[in-house]
Amino acid sequence: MNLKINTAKPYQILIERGCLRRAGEEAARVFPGGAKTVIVTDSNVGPIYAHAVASSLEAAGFQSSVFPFPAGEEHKRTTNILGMYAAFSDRGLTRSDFVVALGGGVTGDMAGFAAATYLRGIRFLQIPTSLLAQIDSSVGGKTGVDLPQGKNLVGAFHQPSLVLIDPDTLSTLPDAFFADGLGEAIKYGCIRDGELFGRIAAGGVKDEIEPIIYRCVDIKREFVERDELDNGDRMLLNFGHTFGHALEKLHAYKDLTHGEAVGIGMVMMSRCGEAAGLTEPGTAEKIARVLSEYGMPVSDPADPDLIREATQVDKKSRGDNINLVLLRHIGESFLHPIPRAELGRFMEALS
Ligand SMILES: NC(=O)c1ccc[n+]([C@@H]2O[C@H](COP(=O)([O-])OP(=O)(O)OC[C@H]3O[C@@H](n4cnc5c(N)ncnc54)[C@H](O)[C@@H]3O)[C@@H](O)[C@H]2O)c1
Ligand SMILES: O=C(O)C(=O)C[C@@H](O)[C@H](O)[C@H](O)COP(=O)(O)O
Ligand SMILES: [Zn+2]
Repeated sequence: MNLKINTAKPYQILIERGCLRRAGEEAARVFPGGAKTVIVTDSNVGPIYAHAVASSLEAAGFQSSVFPFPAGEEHKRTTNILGMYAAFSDRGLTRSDFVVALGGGVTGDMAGFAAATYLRGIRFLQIPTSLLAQIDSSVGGKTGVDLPQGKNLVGAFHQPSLVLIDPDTLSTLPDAFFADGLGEAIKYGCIRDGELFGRIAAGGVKDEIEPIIYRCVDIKREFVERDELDNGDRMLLNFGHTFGHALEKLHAYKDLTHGEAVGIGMVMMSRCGEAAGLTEPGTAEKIARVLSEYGMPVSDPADPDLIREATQVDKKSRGDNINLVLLRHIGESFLHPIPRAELGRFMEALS
């Protein structure tokens, strides 16, 4: 399956079993001229897949080398970006060369950010290997790192030149991270497609994951094409993230993964929406039920006041207002701007 995304610089997204092993051939179409590349990957994914990707790139005439970093959200930080810059420089990357992001969303966000800023911007290829990265983070060009002050606070919009989604890589993904990725897939159902939500709620998605990957990517394509720089409709992709990102920060980016945090955030936001009479009653419960079916948490003991304080840095804020993402019902979402000063009252349903 092939999708084209019409951003300012359009690119292809290929969803095909085995395409990771053809990375060289695919890259040759997009980066003609035998460029050099550095494959950025983490300490879990590198040992499984870097050799196959490097061999394929070499066979297609690219000079490649691997830059590994320690796996985990707690390593999505500026120090690792400095390591990437050093590797790019040591290996002589120029503006006609490119970076490969091989791994989950942490790898894609960091390698993408390093590519966006090295030499003021070089091209990059996304090869996402986690479910979350295949359905969400590898597409759309949001790149960046976390700060102690908040999630993804430093970053850049930098679209990849090509995305190669190989569902075969999910065979080595730990089950907990498969469920974690489903957290974002459930989000797509919530904001845009009630049928997709129902399909995931019905269970057994592991054996029919390709159409789910395709549908999520296609929904993301639609929002990103309409609002590449996240000033309007694209903010709907952030459903569950206002409280989710706050929780990740409060957990110091450990113990609670992104998909889990977003899941809890969707339940919390829907509970607030229901209390305000804006969201159909029973919506939060429906979301919680699906998350529980896949073994995902649906609440967090953090103090609501601390959660509210941690939302100060939410990127959907504009001046004194914050844009909340709410559901009317499963399958339909809308932006609800409120003064920041009223967020505490809006969150009363959580106390
Ligand atoms: N840029 C975006 O639009 C966007 C969208 C959603 C999420 N994100 C970001 O993505 C990150 C979460 O992504 P993630 O859940 O992929 O985290 P991750 O990159 O940490 O990957 C999860 C775990 O799975 C391992 N892994 C990945 N693929 C594997 C495979 N095929 N086999 C074995 N192990 C594998 C990784 O090593 C890691 O331990 C967060 O930082 C989040 O902020 C970004
Ligand atoms: O692509 C988007 O836009 C999203 O909001 C997708 C989210 O799933 C993703 O977690 C994104 O990185 C969050 O962006 P942020 O701007 O809130 O940091
Ligand atoms: Zn997300």
